[in-house]
Amino acid sequence: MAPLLTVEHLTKRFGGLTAVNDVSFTVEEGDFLGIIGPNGAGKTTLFNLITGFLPPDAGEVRFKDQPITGWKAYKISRLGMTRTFQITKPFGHLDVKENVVVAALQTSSTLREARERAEGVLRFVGLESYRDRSITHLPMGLKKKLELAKALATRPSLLFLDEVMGGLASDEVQDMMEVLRKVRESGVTLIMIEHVLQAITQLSERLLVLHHGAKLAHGSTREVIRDPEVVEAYLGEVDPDAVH
Ligand SMILES: Nc1ncnc2c1ncn2[C@@H]1O[C@H](COP(=O)(O)OP(=O)(O)OP(=O)(O)O)[C@@H](O)[C@H]1O
Repeated sequence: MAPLLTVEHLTKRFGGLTAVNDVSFTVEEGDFLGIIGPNGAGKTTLFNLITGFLPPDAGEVRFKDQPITGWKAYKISRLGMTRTFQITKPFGHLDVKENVVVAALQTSSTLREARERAEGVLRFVGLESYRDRSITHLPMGLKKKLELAKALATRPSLLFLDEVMGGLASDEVQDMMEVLRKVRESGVTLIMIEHVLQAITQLSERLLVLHHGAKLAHGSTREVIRDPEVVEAYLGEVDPDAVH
């Protein structure tokens, strides 16, 4: 069977800077892939290229055995690939539940279906008691959960997470990790950019390391975090026992 996602020779230049340089990898259904690398390594740009938020200069993306290179994000989302954003972008004038309903509407045929789905997702991520709250003063941990809830409301089969742990306190990181384990158990394939190494090494079985836009390493988490080039470029000291 073909992989769920195939990325081949993906490249993006911004003027003289090659932000993503000839990156290829595949993801099988059920995988949990972590993407790590120093600031500016090209991780978010790679997400943008795959999920339709930026067109690549070269390379191809196939999802569910269909070429989707250059497709718009909304069309890709309807096919079952969704992403979260590093900087959360909720609608400030809508409450928590309404934000999730709007996201669910992208892939629902009726408002009723979108509302029901939103209720289910809010329960799933543990936001049901905040459903009627204004999002303006939500703490960061809940904003990140809302971002996740919005993505889940589109019913993705492949979900891209861009630093969902960023800015969270350690108890919030634990909480988010539990939710992500549940997402995974529900059958969603996950690709996650994260600087919180303890979280990403515990959750992901495989890691892709980007450095200066290019693939520095790709393999099992255990192997990659021991790779001397990866340690040199990014990791420094990581406790090898604290991994998946
Ligand atoms: N729209 C843009 N125009 C010009 N340069 C850009 C643009 N987007 C990203 N870049 C540059 O491309 C490079 C890769 O950026 P990107 O945000 O993908 O890195 P990253 O690995 O996600 O970084 P971080 O870990 O800090 O989020 C950086 O040098 C960045 O300044």
